[in-house]
Amino acid sequence: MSSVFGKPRAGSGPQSAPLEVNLAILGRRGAGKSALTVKFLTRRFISEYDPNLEDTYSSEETVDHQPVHLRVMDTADPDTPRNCERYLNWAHAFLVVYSVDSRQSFEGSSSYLELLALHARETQRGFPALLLGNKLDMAQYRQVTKAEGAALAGRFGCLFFEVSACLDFEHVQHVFHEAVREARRELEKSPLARPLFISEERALPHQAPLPTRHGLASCTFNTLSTVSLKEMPTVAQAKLVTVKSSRAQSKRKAPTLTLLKGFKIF
Ligand SMILES: Nc1nc2c(ncn2[C@@H]2O[C@H](COP(=O)(O)OP(=O)(O)OP(=O)(O)O)[C@@H](O)[C@H]2O)c(=O)[nH]1
Repeated sequence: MSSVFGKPRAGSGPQSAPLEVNLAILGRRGAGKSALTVKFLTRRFISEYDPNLEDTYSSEETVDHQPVHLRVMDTADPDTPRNCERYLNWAHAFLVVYSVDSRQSFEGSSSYLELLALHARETQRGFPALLLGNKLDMAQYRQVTKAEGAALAGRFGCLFFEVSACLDFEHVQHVFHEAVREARRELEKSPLARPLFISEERALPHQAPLPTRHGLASCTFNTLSTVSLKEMPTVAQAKLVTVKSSRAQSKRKAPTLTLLKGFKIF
């Protein structure tokens, strides 16, 4: 289907050079962003994460026979989007996650989609997004129907999936690969677009404040021409990623959870 905030275009054939794709995972606390990210990267479901940890991971993928160097930013906004430029000006595509058993997280996902739509208007660029209703395994406690999820996705013209971080890996992988396809379509339209890393946040006269409803007032946008930009930091290789879990610590003695996987982190 379409990219969300830009018009779609048919993908090209396989290429030998890896495609670089940055993907940001957005959503309210507890929606399952970390669980989905870790499931995709390790095929494992790990139940407890530090809600304040924000990490960017890197994985070599093959999507439609094309090698893809995929970076995934598992964001950790506090209660509402904050300092959004760190992902808005970095990502080629977004996964917006809510939990099907939480109406509050669904409303939060709507806020993120509005944020992306506003940013797309500000920058005149397409920002593919996919809406994910997570925790499908908890469907008996649903607060959000599938139809509501589909309707919200339809309002923003984005793809919609219901998933579960603790069920089958293939479905989660399919969703991440769909995000790569959406990003690839957008990159083909603007081949010169490069990922940028925003080094600082500063007040600028033309900044457009977000609507105050949905609690987005703290987020402001800078256009690419007016902020301090740096190249992405060098990616470091890592064989072991340790996820400290304060919630886990409170529940059990093990102080850390360890993800064994040969992927890279910044
Ligand atoms: N049953 C079920 N639980 C899930 C699923 N995904 C995540 N969880 C649980 O939901 C809780 C929150 O998951 P996280 O992955 O930490 O959510 P998050 O969106 O990263 O939240 P923050 O880290 O607070 O930003 C954890 O206890 C997870 O184990 C799922 O698909 N099914």
